[in-house]
Amino acid sequence: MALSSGWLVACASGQGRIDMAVPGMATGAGVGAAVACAAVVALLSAVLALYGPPLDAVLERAFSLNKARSIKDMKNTFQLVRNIIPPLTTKKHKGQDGRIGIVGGCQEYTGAPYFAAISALKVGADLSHVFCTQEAAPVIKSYSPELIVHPVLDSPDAVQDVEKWLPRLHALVVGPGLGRDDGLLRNVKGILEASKARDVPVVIDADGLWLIAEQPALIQGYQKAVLTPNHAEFRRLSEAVLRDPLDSSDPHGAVLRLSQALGNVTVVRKGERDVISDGRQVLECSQEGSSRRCGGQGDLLSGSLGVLVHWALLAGPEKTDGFSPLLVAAFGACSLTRQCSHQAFQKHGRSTTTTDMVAEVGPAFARLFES
Ligand SMILES: NC(=O)C1=CN([C@@H]2O[C@H](COP(=O)(O)OP(=O)(O)OC[C@H]3O[C@@H](n4cnc5c(N)ncnc54)[C@H](OP(=O)(O)O)[C@@H]3O)[C@@H](O)[C@H]2O)[C@@H](O)CC1
Ligand SMILES: Nc1ncnc2c1ncn2[C@@H]1O[C@H](COP(=O)(O)OP(=O)(O)OP(=O)(O)O)[C@@H](O)[C@H]1O
Ligand SMILES: [Mg+2]
Repeated sequence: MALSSGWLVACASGQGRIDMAVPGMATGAGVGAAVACAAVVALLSAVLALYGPPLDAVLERAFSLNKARSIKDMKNTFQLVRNIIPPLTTKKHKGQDGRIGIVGGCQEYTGAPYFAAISALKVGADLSHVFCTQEAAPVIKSYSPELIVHPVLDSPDAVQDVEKWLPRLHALVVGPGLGRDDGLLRNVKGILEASKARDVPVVIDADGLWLIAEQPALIQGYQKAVLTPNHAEFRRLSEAVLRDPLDSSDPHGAVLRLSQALGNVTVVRKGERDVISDGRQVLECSQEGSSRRCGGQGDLLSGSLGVLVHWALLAGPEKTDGFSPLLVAAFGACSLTRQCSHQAFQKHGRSTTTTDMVAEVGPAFARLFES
C-alpha cells in the first residue's frame, strides 16, 4: 500500500515484511505542521512498538560482511538463502529434499543426536538417519518414531556399516553426542575418510571437532566440509591448527585464518555473534536470539545446516550470486537457530529448552525465508 503524499515505512515483524503508508505530511504549515509531525512520530513509534524495528535495523543486527557491505547486501543474503530452498511440489519423491545422516550418540549423550536429527527433518529433509552406539539406539528411537536409528557405531564393522548408506545420503553431520572414546573416534575417522572419497558433504560439530583438533589432516582442504565450533571448540581447533594462542581482539580475522589454514574449509564460530568464513569472505550473523544458553542449541544448528548444505550445493553458485554455497547455508542455519531461540524465549522465558526451540523451527523458517 502506498499513498502519494505519505511515507512508505518498511517494517519487519514476526510475520515478515509489512508495508505501511503514513499520510498527511505534505499539507501542514506552521503549528499545524508541527502537530502533524508529532502525530506522525507518535504513530510511527506505536507502529514500531507493535510490529518491531524497521527492516533495515533488523538486518543491520543480523548481518555484517567485512564491515563494508550495505544494508542492500544484507537483504540480498537472506534472499540468497531463499534462493537455495527447493520448491515444494507434488512431482517429487520421498528423499529428494534431503536424506541426512547424523553420526553421534553414545551412553552419556542421546539428546544431542536427537536434536540434530529432528531439526534436519523440521527444516525440510525427508529422512534423518542416526548412526550411534548400540546402547544409545533404543533411547534415541524412543524419543521419536520419525528417526531411522542404526546401532552400529561401536561395532567392529562400523565403517562398512555406515559406508553402505553413504550413496543414499546427501550430507552427514558428524559429532553431536559422539563422546571421546578412542575406539569410537577411530571409527569416525574411517567414516570421514569414506565420506570424502564419495564426495559426501560433512558438517562437523562437537566431539567431531575434538577429532579434527587431534588430526586436522582428516579435513584439510575438503571443500564440502563445514565446521561449527562453539567457544571452547574454536579455541581448541585454533591452537591445534595455527599453533598460536587465540587472538581474542580480532574475531573475524581469527575465523578467516583458521579457515585458510585448513585449506578453505568453511568455519562457523558460534557465540554472541556467529562468525562464518570460507577463508575468502567473512559473514557475521547476529540475528536476535535469546539469553538462554541451555544445551542443545548447537545441535539444532548443525542438524539444520546439514540440510541447508545439501540444498545450497544442489542449487549451485549461480543461485548464491558468487558467494560460496556453504557460506550461504551457514548464514541460513545460524539465523534460523537464533530466530528459534528468540521465538521460544518469547513464549517460555527462563524455562526455554531446546525442545521448545525445535517446536519453533517451522514458524521461524517461514518468518525468515518464506515471507
Ligand atoms: N542433551 C545432550 O545430550 C547434549 C549433549 N551435548 C554433547 O556433549 C558433548 C560435549 O560437548 P560440550 O559442548 O559440552 O563440550 P566442550 O567442547 O568440552 O565444551 C564444554 C566446556 O567448554 C566451556 N565453554 C563452552 N562454551 C563456552 C563459552 N561460550 N565461553 C566459555 N567457556 C565455554 C565450558 O567450560 P566451563 O564453563 O564448564 O569451565 C564447558 O564445560 C558433545 O558430544 C555434545 O554434543 C551437547 O550438545 C549439549 C546437549
Ligand atoms: N552469547 C550468546 N548470545 C546469543 N546467542 C548465542 C550466544 N552464544 C551462542 N549463541 C547461539 O546459540 C547457538 C548455539 O551456540 P553454542 O555456542 O551454545 O553451541 P554449543 O555449545 O555447541 O551448543 P550445544 O549445547 O548444542 O553443544 C548458536 O546459534 C549461537 O548463535
Ligand atoms: Mg555443541
